[in-house]
Amino acid sequence: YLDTKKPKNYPPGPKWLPIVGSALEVADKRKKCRYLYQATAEMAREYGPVIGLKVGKDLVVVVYGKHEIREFLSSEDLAGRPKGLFFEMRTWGERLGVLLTDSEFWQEQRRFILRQLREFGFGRKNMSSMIEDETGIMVKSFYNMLEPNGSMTINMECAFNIHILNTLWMMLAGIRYSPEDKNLKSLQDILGRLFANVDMVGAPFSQFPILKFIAPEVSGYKLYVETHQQLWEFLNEELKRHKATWDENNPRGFMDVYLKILNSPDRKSSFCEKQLLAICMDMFMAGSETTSKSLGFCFLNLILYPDVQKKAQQEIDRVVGRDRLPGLTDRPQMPYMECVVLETLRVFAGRAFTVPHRALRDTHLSGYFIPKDAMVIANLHGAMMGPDSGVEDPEIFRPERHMKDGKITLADTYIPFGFGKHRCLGESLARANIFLFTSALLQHFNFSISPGCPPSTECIDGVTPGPLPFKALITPRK
Ligand code: HEM
Repeated sequence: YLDTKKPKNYPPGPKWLPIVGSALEVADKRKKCRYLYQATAEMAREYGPVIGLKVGKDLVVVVYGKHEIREFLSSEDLAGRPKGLFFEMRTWGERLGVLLTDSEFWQEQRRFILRQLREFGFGRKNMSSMIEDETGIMVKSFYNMLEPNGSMTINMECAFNIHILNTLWMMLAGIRYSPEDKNLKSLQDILGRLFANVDMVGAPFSQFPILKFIAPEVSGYKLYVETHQQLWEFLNEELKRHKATWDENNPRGFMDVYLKILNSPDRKSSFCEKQLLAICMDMFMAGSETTSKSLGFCFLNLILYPDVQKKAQQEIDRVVGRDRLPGLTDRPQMPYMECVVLETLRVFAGRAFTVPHRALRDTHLSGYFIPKDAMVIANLHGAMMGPDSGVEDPEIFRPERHMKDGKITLADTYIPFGFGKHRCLGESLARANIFLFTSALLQHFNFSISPGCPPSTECIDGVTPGPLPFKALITPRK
């Protein structure tokens, strides 16, 4: 805590003060720039593309430059996950005996999850028809909400939450809830409180663990632990029900496929019930807010850019028509809608950070020394929206930028899902959800600015950026 001497050749950054390290300067810049991603972008202008910080007792390196991000995510030495208090959730899992960090265990589990996801069909129904069903239910619920005058004004930034939760829960447990279901409400409530309580640089108790003991309420620690316990218990109850009704020949979702492994005599030692629960927790944490906030950004931009909306609707009408809902098999014929999805992911992830990594051993990044156990994180703004990203007018929502000579072409700086050993596991689910939810709603409705309520283009700073609450006027298409 008191050490203010930087290791030799540590990446440049603000001065370290005793106890707080560089936390005050980060907080100050964040206040001035309003967003953490902007604060670290400003530091990159001042100190260079790799910034060396110390927050409380932790060494934290933020990577901003596009080449440096690529080098970082390709590095085997930097492929660990934070152990200590920074990533409290995993620590909490570890206390329960779950090893979800950087160990071989995670790579073994990861391969298994990927295989199941890739096959896209471990539920009773395969994944695409499951999302297509949810899309139909969502469109119906929009029609049901219309006012007697035939239109409605609703808060768009949260319109997708329950449908996203349902697709995740269908995939994990094979369960779909009605919007009124008390279990769904409780799940939503737990996740909402969990996200409100965590921050990208960790909750204050992460850097100053003493706060956990002297100020458990104020530091947020108590709420943090309670919400994790509630989510764990929620999942554990479901696991018990799954075990009681398990049928080897009729897997309902990921839990059942995993139970099959647990029941087989030659299972590997990393497979256990706690591990299964920890994976389900990770999937909820990583998959719910990211997708629903991306959809929030998508619809914010569709009402701010009516031409984009019109072009997408023309493509939907031409390829799908009005008699059936869009499906995933329509995707290859709908390049414009695909570009809307790609652009949505750019404006979302371009304001986000990767999940934190940890240096597994003393190593180097872009010539700088990174000590073992330092936490390393990339600000994806640098690659996807920053001055050396090569992206023209990065603040403008322009799906056409991903199209070259009639073909979808992605820049090598386009990395909304990261890459390397920890590349996002939910990419195909997230892309399918955004594509289907958006195209089904555009097929049926027009979205515009609600008179007197122009939406703000400012966003919420946090673990995952999101649009500020905004209203959309929704009218059925003639
Ligand atoms: C718009 C949606 C999403 C975006 C932009 C996104 C982005 C990312 C990024 C940038 C990472 C970190 C890569 C790294 O640290 O190197 C990540 C990791 C991860 N994501 Fe996603 N994600 C999304 C949706 C999802 C969904 C729907 C799921 C689950 C079904 C999911 C599951 C995960 C998991 C489990 C990891 C950790 C992988 C590992 O550590 O090996 N994500 N995601």
